[in-house]
Amino acid sequence: MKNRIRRLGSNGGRSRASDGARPRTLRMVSAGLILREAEGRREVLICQRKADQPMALKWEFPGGKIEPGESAEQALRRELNEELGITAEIGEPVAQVRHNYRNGGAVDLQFFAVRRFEGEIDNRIFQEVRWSEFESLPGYDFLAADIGLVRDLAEGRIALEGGR
Ligand SMILES: Nc1nc2c([nH]c(=O)n2[C@H]2C[C@H](O)[C@@H](COP(=O)(O)OP(=O)(O)OP(=O)(O)O)O2)c(=O)[nH]1
Repeated sequence: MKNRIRRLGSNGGRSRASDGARPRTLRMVSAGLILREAEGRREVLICQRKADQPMALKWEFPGGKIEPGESAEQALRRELNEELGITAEIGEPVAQVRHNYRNGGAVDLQFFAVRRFEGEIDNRIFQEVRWSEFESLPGYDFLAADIGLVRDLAEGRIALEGGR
């Protein structure tokens, strides 16, 4: 299946604060859309941040910051192992989003499909992890940068085949 990398709206990485004197640090992040097909329904794994983290209790896709010398795919493999205890095969890029958070932090997010992994999902750092059907995603309180992608997935604007 062909999938173009989509640059999604979000706030395009623009904000008034970026015109000011304080330089923003741009965090390069990769995140996984871990897919499974259950009884003919396509589901994706979503994760809730802990109460003591910044942006507490918001939902997100598992992943994290790309360290120097890592590719986005390598970073995601490492993060999925650290956060969920799985060894994942990173699939195609699905979307890229630039977003400026109000607290001054800017993120550049690359999302990849993940259809195969070894090991059982083990929640190591999140409040909760859950499989969600695409249509149900907008009912979760997602991080602001993810909202455009969540809507596109729910409305079928991004075609993604399920996983194992
Ligand atoms: N993993 C992940 N991060 C996301 C998503 N959407 C989104 O805005 N982010 C942001 C939240 C964080 O600022 C950053 C990911 O950083 P991280 O996972 O390494 O660390 P963190 O949440 O503790 O953030 P930080 O305080 O260390 O900056 O990307 C998403 O769907 N998944």
